[in-house]
Amino acid sequence: MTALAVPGLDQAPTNHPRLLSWVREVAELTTPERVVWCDGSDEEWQRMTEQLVSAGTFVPLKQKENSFWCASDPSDVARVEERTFICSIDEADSGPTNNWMPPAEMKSLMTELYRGCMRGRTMYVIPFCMGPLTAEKPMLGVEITDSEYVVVSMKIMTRMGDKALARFGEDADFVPCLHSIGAPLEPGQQDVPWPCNETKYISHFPEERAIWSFGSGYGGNALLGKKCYSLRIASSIGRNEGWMAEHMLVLKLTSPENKVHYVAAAFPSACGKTNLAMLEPTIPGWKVETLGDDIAWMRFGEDGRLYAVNPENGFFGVAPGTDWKTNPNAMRTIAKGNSLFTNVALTDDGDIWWEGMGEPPAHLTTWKKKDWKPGDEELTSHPNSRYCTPIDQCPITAPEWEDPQGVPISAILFGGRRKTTIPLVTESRDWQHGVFMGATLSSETTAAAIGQVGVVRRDPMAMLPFIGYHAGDYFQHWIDMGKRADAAKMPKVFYVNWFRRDEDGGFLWPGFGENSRVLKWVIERIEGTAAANETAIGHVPTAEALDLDGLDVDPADVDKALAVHADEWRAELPLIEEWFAKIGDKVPSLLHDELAALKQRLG
Ligand SMILES: O=C(O)CSc1cccnc1C(=O)O
Ligand SMILES: [Mn+2]
Repeated sequence: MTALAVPGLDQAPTNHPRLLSWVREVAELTTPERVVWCDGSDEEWQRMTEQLVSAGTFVPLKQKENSFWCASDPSDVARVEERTFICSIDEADSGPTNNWMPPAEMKSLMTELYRGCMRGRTMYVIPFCMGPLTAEKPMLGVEITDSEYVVVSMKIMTRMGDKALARFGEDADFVPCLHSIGAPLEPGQQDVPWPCNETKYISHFPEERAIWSFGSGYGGNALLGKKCYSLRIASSIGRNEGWMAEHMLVLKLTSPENKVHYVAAAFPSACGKTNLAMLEPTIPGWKVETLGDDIAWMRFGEDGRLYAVNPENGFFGVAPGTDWKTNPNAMRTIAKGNSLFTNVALTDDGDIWWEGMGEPPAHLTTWKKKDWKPGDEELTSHPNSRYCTPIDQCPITAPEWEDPQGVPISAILFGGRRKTTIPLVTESRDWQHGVFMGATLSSETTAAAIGQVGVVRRDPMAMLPFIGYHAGDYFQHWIDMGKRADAAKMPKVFYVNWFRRDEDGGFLWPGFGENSRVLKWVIERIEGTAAANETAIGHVPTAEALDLDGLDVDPADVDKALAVHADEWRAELPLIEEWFAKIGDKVPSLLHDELAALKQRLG
């Protein structure tokens, strides 16, 4: 093979032989103009953001320091689940909830897509670490990409550059993440602000722990440390090594008596994880601090409890609906600058705006770069538009958020967006019943993924798009984790639903900061001081057991929010049976037992 004299290729700041040979191999395949090894410096950020401004991709914000507005191509706005593949060697290991192709076939197909795809562009090499750099066994990755947007986003979302490379030495294992927007530039060709390719593949090879992504420049399709690495590949590693990679927020809850508990919560995309992670309690004396809003890695500590670490370094939150009322801490975080805003609206005075931010200004530039004035039909911002901002800017980030040991989890909440049936909060009867709750979690779909919105679908542990292997094996892994510990040390499991509505379609529960009342009941259940009704579906608080002091809500609505209607649950049974049938024979028999027991309890 001819030696490739691509500028930068031989300026590698590492002697890691496997890394060097992989980078050379990719450069020879994709034929970039140059190779740049990213160092994660502020100078690099400055250079890259200036380049993105010159390319018309970024608009610097006058009202937020060191922050930028960006609009993607309207065809590239969310995760593309139907183009996302788990290419395990054996199709059975990918399972019925994932797309699969034989790994060799996928690699052959994608190799031809990558051939020459970086012509006229720069190939960036981004060493990164998911989780604290001080971890005894840092979880390392390298993303090769031709997208400057990815480079600057990875600086916020991961620990990247020289500080990550320092943990590589010459033989550390790393997850190779190959990404291209798939838009080669011919000599003299004018680039576009958001280059991408209508052909998209987001492929995972779990046995070799590798990720290949082509054609999309957006979010979870392109920032490969997030969903691809920290959930799909990590969930497969965790299953093999005895830990868990979950789609969960982690928050720290301190009671008026200064008792601290850590809570993890798994809600499907765009169902309020970030708002809960940054909650401002409405009940006096209670305090919430955040450790993360989207991903939790949980391992057993020496004391037998499950400890959670957030592998991310930033928030990539849904913008619409975020404002000073719904999430003041998110607003305070982005107000500090150093943030990227994708597919939101731009104000005339150089700030951002999106739906839910109160009264709009007299004129806006929409995410589609059109003029907009109040009353116009068109949305100013895409429903999956995102802010990307550093965790350490959040005023309520817990000091221990980077502790490599993690924090001990007292409670796991599963939550969905359901108009009916699911009560405000239900405590599971035990770990196994909690796994059943998680495995049968249902929610109305959102804009975080391409497809119809508002359709109720099963979203087990809120991980449906992110399980890196057979869902039945994933359920078994959850059960097995419970068997490895003393039951008293496992987190208690709860099922919450902030979104139940009355017969007129109005919300029965105010949500937002008032959800602190539910967290209080959760903690009191853990401490054995709160009452509950024993129902067919689990322990549900009596309305008296919830602290409603000072809450301006009709008590009848709270009763409706907590109600367990046997007929609605009997209607769920065939849907759960259908869901288990779709997963197939690998559904653990213990979950079938839980379904049978629920059926019996419902009469
Ligand atoms: O990747 C995207 O562009 C949207 S999806 C996403 C982004 C951040 C956090 N979570 C999600 C998700 O879909 O769960
Ligand atoms: Mn998510």
